Amino acid sequence: MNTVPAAGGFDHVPVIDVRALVTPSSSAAERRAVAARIGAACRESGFFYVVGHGVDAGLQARLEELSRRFFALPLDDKMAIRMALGGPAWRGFFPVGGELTSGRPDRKEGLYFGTELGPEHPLVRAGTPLHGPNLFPQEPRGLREAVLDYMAALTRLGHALMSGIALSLELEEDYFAARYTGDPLVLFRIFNYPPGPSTAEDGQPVWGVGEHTDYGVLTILKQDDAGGLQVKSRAGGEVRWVEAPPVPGSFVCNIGDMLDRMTRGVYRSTPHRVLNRSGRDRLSLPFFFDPGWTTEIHPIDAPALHGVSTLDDRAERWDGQSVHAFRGTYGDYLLGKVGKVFPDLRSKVLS
Ligand SMILES: O=C(O)CCC(=O)C(=O)O
Ligand SMILES: [Fe+2]
Repeated sequence: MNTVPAAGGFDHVPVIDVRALVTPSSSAAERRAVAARIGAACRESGFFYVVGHGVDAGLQARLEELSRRFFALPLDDKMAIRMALGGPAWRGFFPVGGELTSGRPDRKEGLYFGTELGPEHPLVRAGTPLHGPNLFPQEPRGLREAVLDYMAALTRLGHALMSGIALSLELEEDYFAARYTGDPLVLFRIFNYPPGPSTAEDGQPVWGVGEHTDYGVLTILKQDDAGGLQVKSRAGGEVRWVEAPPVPGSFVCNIGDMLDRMTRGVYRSTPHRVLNRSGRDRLSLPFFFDPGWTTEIHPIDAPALHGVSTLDDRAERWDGQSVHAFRGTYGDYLLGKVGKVFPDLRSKVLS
C-alpha cells in the first residue's frame, strides 16, 4: 500500500486560468487540462489563484467600495447590527478583537453573511444554527444588493471549481454536487484589518488572523492590494511562510478540512495566517463554499486515491486535532469550531 508522501515544501502559489470550467461550450479536454492544474496545486500546497473566473469586475469594485464605506462608519453605527443581534443565524458585525484564533484576539473587524433564508425555510424553522436572515446595515445604501449579487456569483463559481476538483480526482464532474454541495452551506465574510504595531506588549506577534485552516471544502478569497496573507509550507521539519501577494483580477482559493478528510490528506487543508504590514487598512472578502449542513462526510472511493492511507497529522496541526478522526455531518464539525472563535456568542448558537 502506498502512503501519502511526506509533505514537500512549496515556494509560491500558482495562478490558474479557469475559463474552461466556467464556459459551458468548452471541450472535455480543455476542462480536464484545467482540472489537472488544480489537482496538482491541491496536492502540493492546497492553495491556488484563479483568473478567467468570469465574476463581474464592476460588481467586485462596487462591493469593495461599499465595504470600505461601512467600516469607516462610527463604531456605534456598526454595532447597530452586531452579531449578538443575529442570534443563532450567526450574522452581523463584530468589532476589532471580537474574534479569536487559538484563544488570541485577531486584529480585524468584520461582517458575517450567509445564504439569505426566510423564517419559512425548514432549517430556519427547526432553529438550525448558522441558517437564517442576514443583518444588513442601513448605511451605506446598496450594500445589501451588492452582497447578495456577489454571493450568487461566487456560488456559481464554487460549483464550477468543485466540478474541476472532481475531474482532477477522476470522478464524475457532479460528484460533489450530487453528494455534498448541491445545496451548499455558504458563509461569506467581509474583513477589515486595521494597521498597527506587529508586536503586542507581551512580545507576541499581533496577527490579523492567527494560523488556522478553513473548515469546509473550498474557500474563494478576494483580497485588496495591501498583501499580508501567508501560507505554511513545510519541507521535512522546516516551516516556511510563503506570501500569497495580491494578483490583480484573481481570487485566492484554498482547500478546507472536509476535502482533506475526503481525500485522506492528499488534498491539503493548509494552514495560513494574515499579518497586515501595509500601514493602512486591508480589506479581504473570504467566501466559504462548503458541504450542506446535514451531509455526512466520508473518505472518497476515487481511483486516484486508491492505495492511499490516511496521514495522521495531528501533531503538526494548529488545533492539535486530526480531521481524519472526524465522523459526522458538516454541521457537527462546524459547530465544534465556531464556539471557539466567538466564546461570548457560543451559548446563543449552541442553545
Ligand atoms: O483575510 C484573509 O486574507 C484570509 C482570511 C482567512 O483566512 C479566513 O477568513 O479564513
Ligand atoms: Fe482561512
